[in-house]
Amino acid sequence: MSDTIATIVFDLDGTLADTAPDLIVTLNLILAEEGLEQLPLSEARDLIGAGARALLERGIAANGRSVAPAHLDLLFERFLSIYAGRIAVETRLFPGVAAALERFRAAGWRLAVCTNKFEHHSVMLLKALGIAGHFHAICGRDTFPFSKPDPRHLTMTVAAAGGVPEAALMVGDSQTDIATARAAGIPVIAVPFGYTMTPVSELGPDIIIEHFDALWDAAAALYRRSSLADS
Ligand SMILES: O=C(O)COP(=O)(O)O
Ligand SMILES: [Mg+2]
Repeated sequence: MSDTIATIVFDLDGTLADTAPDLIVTLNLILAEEGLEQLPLSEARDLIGAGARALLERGIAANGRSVAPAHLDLLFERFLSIYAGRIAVETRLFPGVAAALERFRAAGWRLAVCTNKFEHHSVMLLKALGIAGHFHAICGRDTFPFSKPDPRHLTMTVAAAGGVPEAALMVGDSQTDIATARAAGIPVIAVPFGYTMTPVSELGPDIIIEHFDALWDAAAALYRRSSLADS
């Protein structure tokens, strides 16, 4: 394993970038059009993590309402087109992300994104944030026939980046990411500043980092641990 190329896979929303402001403005525009109450950002941010359709459903449920599947389809199309037009208006990288990605790249790691956003939105956003070029693979919910928490979304992302699961790590912010990594047998580092209804400290990741400056040491420690277990 020591001569295998190491791969590090990142979740996007709530992990690499604080996307909540643009996602929740979009959600609130739709809720307003439907005559529903808008949700404050602080309350709505933790509804993110299972894709835009789930976000819409959860936003409507927070109003004590449900929506017929056919109407949800329409609202979802509308959500996607509004969001595409404001994908990086207020969205910012979390502190230290760009420097951390550069460090892993320079050290020869393969980098990938595994997100429940659509692939074209993910590429559009990562380009707007100036970091798309770092990744060997950017895999969204529609890249494969499977999406998180199905572990194949993660293992196929690792393969698309040219890596192998035995020499891979995942970095994420939610229960979905941690469950996906566990099911794939891939060690997982969690960030506590993303979007999750349950604090990541209660979800059993291998390591929690408070800032991206701590990612290098956390990844090196986990990678060494799994290499030793393998050898
Ligand atoms: O858009 C979402 O709801 C989830 O996206 P993520 O998988 O990058 O957190
Ligand atoms: Mg996330």
